[in-house]
Amino acid sequence: MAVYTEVTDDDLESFVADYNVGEVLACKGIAEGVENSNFFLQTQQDSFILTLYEKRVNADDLPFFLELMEHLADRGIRCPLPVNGRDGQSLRRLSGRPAALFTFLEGMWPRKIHPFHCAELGKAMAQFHVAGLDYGRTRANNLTVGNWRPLLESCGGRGDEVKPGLTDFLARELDFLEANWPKDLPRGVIHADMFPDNVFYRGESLSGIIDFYFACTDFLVYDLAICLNAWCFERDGSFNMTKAKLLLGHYRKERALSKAEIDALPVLARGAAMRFLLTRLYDWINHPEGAFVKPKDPMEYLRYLTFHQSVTGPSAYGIGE
Ligand SMILES: Nc1ncnc2c1ncn2[C@@H]1O[C@H](COP(=O)(O)OP(=O)(O)OP(=O)(O)O)[C@@H](O)[C@H]1O
Ligand SMILES: N[C@@H](CCO)C(=O)O
Repeated sequence: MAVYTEVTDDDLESFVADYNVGEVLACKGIAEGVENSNFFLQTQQDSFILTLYEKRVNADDLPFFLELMEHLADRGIRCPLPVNGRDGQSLRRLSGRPAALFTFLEGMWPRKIHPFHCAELGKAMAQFHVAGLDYGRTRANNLTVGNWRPLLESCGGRGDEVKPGLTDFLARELDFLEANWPKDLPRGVIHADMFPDNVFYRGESLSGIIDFYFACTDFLVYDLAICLNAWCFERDGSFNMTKAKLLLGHYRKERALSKAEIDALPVLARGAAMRFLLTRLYDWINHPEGAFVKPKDPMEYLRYLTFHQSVTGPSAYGIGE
């Protein structure tokens, strides 16, 4: 469960006293998520999410993430808003960690993906990209092509414990990705982790996007490549072209894709599969014995990567004919 840091009643009380939110009525740890500690907080005034930032989030990046949420919300994107304390600040410390309070977003993330989810996602992602174009801050993507080889090396060849030959296979794939990664595509703020568990729906309508802690400045179309991986494969490993078509088609209604962006999709999809395979592999290998959080399966992304390697052009994703 994703509560790495315990919060004592006294600490919580003095933290909440810095806000105009009334008295705490309930505070419960949230089991979902793997990166940060999250609590559902009910006060006299409203429901909130309390987040304590853990290992992978660099505290220097927090202003980028928090101001991004404010920027997007100002432009009509439904996402949590950081709540300011009485001092006008949203970022403070709790139980030795950087911490912030957020508005509660209603909705549920989809456990089973239907085509309408992908259509809504495409539209919302394009709106997100357009809304982010005039965001004043930038943040380099620290999980892109140049970071993958060091990440693989930090696994010290232990990928072969997960699957014999995996380390060599990934090293060869990195040769391809490093040689073929695009250099000049439209850039902007991307979410970079828009997985189903970060997108909420009410009925068939998307009700909001959460978890901006991998957001960064990169190729906009790379965000779509991440979603081709995270939303368009079925449990049996087959690629669902209908879902991909809806995702990309509804995106294009809000933001046009250039030919160069469309042509780059196959290599970007391979890269996106590599990115999640490697972070999952690292977490799998470094998973502490008896930890509450169950590591995610790196092999799922090996199957996706193998599919993308077999792709000869963007038409495999239902686009570019
Ligand atoms: N603003 C919000 N409104 C409602 N629920 C929220 C909100 N923020 C987080 N949650 C809940 O907390 C859970 C974990 O949040 P989040 O995905 O941000 O955590 P994380 O540890 O950063 O996870 P991840 O593993 O996806 O990176 C979500 O699945 C959701 O149930
Ligand atoms: N969405 C990521 C985990 C959180 O970054 C994954 O499924 O590997």
